Amino acid sequence: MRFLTAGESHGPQLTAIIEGLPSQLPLGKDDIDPWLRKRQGGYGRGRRMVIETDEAQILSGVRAGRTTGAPVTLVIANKDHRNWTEIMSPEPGNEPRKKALTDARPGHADLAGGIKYRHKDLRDVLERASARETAARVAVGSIALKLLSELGVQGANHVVSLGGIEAQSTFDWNALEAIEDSDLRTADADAAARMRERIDQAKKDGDTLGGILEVRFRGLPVGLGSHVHSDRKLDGRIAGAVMSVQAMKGVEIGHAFEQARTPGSRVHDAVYYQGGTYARESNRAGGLEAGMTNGEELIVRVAMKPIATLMTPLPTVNVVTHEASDAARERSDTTAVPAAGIVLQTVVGWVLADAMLEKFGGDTLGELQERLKAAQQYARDY
Ligand SMILES: Cc1cc2nc3c(=O)[nH]c(=O)nc-3n(C[C@H](O)[C@H](O)[C@H](O)COP(=O)(O)O)c2cc1C
Ligand SMILES: C=C(O[C@@H]1CC(C(=O)O)=C[C@@H](OP(=O)(O)O)[C@H]1O)C(=O)O
Repeated sequence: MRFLTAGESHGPQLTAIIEGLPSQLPLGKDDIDPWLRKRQGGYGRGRRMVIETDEAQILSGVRAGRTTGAPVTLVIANKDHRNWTEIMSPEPGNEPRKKALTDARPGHADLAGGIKYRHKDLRDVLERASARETAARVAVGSIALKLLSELGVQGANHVVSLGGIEAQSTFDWNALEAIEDSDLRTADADAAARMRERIDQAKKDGDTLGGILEVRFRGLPVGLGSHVHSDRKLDGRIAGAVMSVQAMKGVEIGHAFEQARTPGSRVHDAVYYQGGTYARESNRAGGLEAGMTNGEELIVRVAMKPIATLMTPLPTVNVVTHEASDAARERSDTTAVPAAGIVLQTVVGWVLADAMLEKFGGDTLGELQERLKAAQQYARDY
């Protein structure tokens, strides 16, 4: 499967085209829109999220509630565009532009992108760098999650820490409802209260916060990905997808950074033969060995940096005058860590759905399901 997204943060819409989905997958707006809504949420988001009510329009590849096998086109409107029509117009004659941004924000795409693409109005960079684009990726990934659910795979995400405040680190699938209900995506209500205070304080100070997120998937078969070549290794593909999300700066499978300080005898998961099949008492590998799923739960942990746009700005340089200035203050989130969990779950879901199709093939959902079932039986009997 492959996909492309297009669209600027304040342009008329975001567009995504997905190619390679099997036919006969039950699919409708109801499978996509709840993910878009969840991505908009979370404590610490800015005013833009009050303006938008993201929903997907399905413009191709689906008829009567099922995929046909043809490319699927998705469109998400930017409601805020109505306030930006002149500034975002593709027509010439709009210079000097209103809302030109020339005080490059440290930590954002502004300076490197301005030099690379030779723009002095850094808006020409930030419009596409903006995490508004993640709405399109979430819409795409939500279809991957739908496919995975038809294959018996379930995903989850939660906030492990935010602004240095740790939530209870042991994840429990039974706590999913509490996580979904929480505006901080944690079942730890006490930590959530302290996180809220920390966010309120950061907002008052004109500061921003990052955090650590965890994504999990259970029900995966053995053998997605491969050990045989670098670009087929699933750990690398997951890390690539996750690191391509705006503001993600670190990734680990399981608790890799902690394990790097621990002897192997206390890290690797001993194998047993129990009840006619293979079993492990621990899953410290986080579900991946040698670039392949090993049948255990997949655990991916990701570090998100604090938001780059500060209301108490850092020193920078004006790219037109070259004079010292304060970094531009754009309307912005104080933190987007809870929202990012949704983005991360959907982008990892995409990689997993793609790997499923690669291993089991099939033009239709039914063929995919049959082949998966046969492989699972083989793994049990092996
Ligand atoms: C859901 C989400 C919301 C974000 N909101 C903002 C924001 O309001 N302001 C901002 O400066 N950065 C925000 N970011 C991060 C920037 O888009 C990102 O830092 C920037 O594009 C530079 O890319 P890099 O951090 O990956 O290097 C957000 C990221 C995510 C995932
Ligand atoms: C629009 C979204 O996030 C935006 C991501 C973002 C950035 O710099 O990444 C900056 C802000 O944009 P604006 O200035 O329009 O408020 C966020 O609101 C979104 O998540 O849908």
